[in-house]
Amino acid sequence: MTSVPADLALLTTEEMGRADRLTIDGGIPGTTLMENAGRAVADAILARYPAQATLVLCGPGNNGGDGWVVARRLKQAGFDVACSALAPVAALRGDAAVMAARWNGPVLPFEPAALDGRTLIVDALFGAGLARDLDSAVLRMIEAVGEGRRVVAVDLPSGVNGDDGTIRGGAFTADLSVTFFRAKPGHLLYPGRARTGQLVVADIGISPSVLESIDPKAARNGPALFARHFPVLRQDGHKYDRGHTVTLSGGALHTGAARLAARAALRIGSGLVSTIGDAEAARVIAAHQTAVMVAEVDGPAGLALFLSDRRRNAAVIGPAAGVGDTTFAHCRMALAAGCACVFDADALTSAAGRADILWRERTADLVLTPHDGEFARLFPQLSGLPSRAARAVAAAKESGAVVVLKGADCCIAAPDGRIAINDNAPPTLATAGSGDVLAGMIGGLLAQHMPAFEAAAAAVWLHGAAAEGFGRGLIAEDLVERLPIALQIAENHLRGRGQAG
Ligand SMILES: NC(=O)C1=CN([C@@H]2O[C@H](COP(=O)(O)OP(=O)(O)OC[C@H]3O[C@@H](n4cnc5c(N)ncnc54)[C@H](OP(=O)(O)O)[C@@H]3O)[C@@H](O)[C@H]2O)[C@@H](O)CC1
Ligand SMILES: Nc1ncnc2c1ncn2[C@@H]1O[C@H](COP(=O)(O)OP(=O)(O)O)[C@@H](O)[C@H]1O
Ligand SMILES: [K+]
Repeated sequence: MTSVPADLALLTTEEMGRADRLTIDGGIPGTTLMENAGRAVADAILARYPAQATLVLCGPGNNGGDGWVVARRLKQAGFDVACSALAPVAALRGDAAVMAARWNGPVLPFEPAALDGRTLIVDALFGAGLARDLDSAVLRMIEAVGEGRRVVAVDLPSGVNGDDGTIRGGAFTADLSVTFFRAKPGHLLYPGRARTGQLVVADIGISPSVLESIDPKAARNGPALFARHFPVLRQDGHKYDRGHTVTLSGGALHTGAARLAARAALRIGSGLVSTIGDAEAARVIAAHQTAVMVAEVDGPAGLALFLSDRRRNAAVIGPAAGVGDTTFAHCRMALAAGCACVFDADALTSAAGRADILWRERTADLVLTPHDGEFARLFPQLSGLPSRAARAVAAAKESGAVVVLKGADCCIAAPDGRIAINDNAPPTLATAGSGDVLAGMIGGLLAQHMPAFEAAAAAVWLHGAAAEGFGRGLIAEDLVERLPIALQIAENHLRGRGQAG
């Protein structure tokens, strides 16, 4: 068993190198892998684009080696192909030299003039071996390619760091990237994701069994990641089996966020849900809620009493709660009560500068759901790390909590180093209240006894699935009402894998 499902694993460049070596040690020659890789790229091109004048840019390493294969195969398929080599062909070594020697077409100097009349550019300059910022010759070439030509990247757009999606000095913007065996974190993390275009992951003959010894920690988020822990509906079940989520409201003028979270918790299957607030807030909430229960709860002591009923097993604290000592005290009370907690929004800001108290007092599952601003306040010393994934992993290790670092490339990290990168969320999710809905969804899954990492990953994926296909005009309320559709989509995925409950 690997830490993350083999199908969803993402490999760092170092892990991909190990996969490569294990395969070669297992008896498959490197030239076979390279031929398979080049063929996969050529096939992806042939399936998408008509024959046209093509330039293959070949780098000094094995990424360039793949490029020579792509050139040969496109030429065989009737494309007009030239190559342009960054390093002298005579200086190539190993498998790349073998493949360069099998190319019998033109090799043009590595200058922008090589682009003249060519509409399709195959970027085989650097892939996993990118070791430093691009130099001026490559940057000039990227600029000359401009926006009028299609770029197909071999493995990764050159300049994108496969481990974290950062850009080393500059990078191609690809229409299509074809990578091998498994994708890399840099394909899914911004800004690399914006440079990757459509991503194809090709089988080149590396056996998934190599993953056993590599044991990757990163995965693309998807139903297979949370399938095993997804709540199963028992025929003879009753609502208390499905947990009781509590969402804490702000004052009378700020009840909407907790109400959204509550309805999302109910929709995602929490058996009971209560929204609680002070006397004035409770009256406002009562005017809006039907299936969600309402209770008047005054201050941290009231919260402690309310949560002392152990059936109330998950709490969502923070949405529109107000920043300050009271919210911080509410967080401490919820931790002391021993229920699973989601701390979002104002709970996170209220903890800035004193969060270590919460980490020490954590008794049960805890999920933190910061956006970038909240993250910078809560973990100022980590906010300079280069990628969302690195920041999320470091914060999870520091806090002992599961961290959902929200944004277009939302990352879910566990204290043991597992990280899921989400890629199903449309930009329509950037709308007021959508984070409140997500917090409620996580709370609702925790109430149903899902472990924190899987609950957070499932909620993030379902949140994206609920938004997908709706198009413009999506508001947070719509997300909640579309949760049944998202749950159905997840169930169809799981049923396809024989894992539906
Ligand atoms: N793993 C697999 O299973 C398979 C992998 N395959 C393919 O191999 C690729 C990895 O190959 P790779 O390791 O040779 O690295 P690659 O990306 O060609 O770059 C290294 C070269 O670039 C140079 N260099 C680096 N940065 C530079 C810069 N900024 N500016 C200038 N130069 C720079 C570096 O020079 P050095 O640092 O040594 O001076 C070295 O010469 C992988 O992406 C995939 O396409 C497939 O064939 C099939 C199976
Ligand atoms: N460009 C985007 N693409 C996909 N998802 C996004 C994008 N921007 C934001 N999101 C998601 O939308 C939600 C916004 O949450 P948050 O920032 O807390 O908003 P609010 O506080 O208004 O509820 C998060 O789940 C985040 O991951
Ligand atoms: K490349």
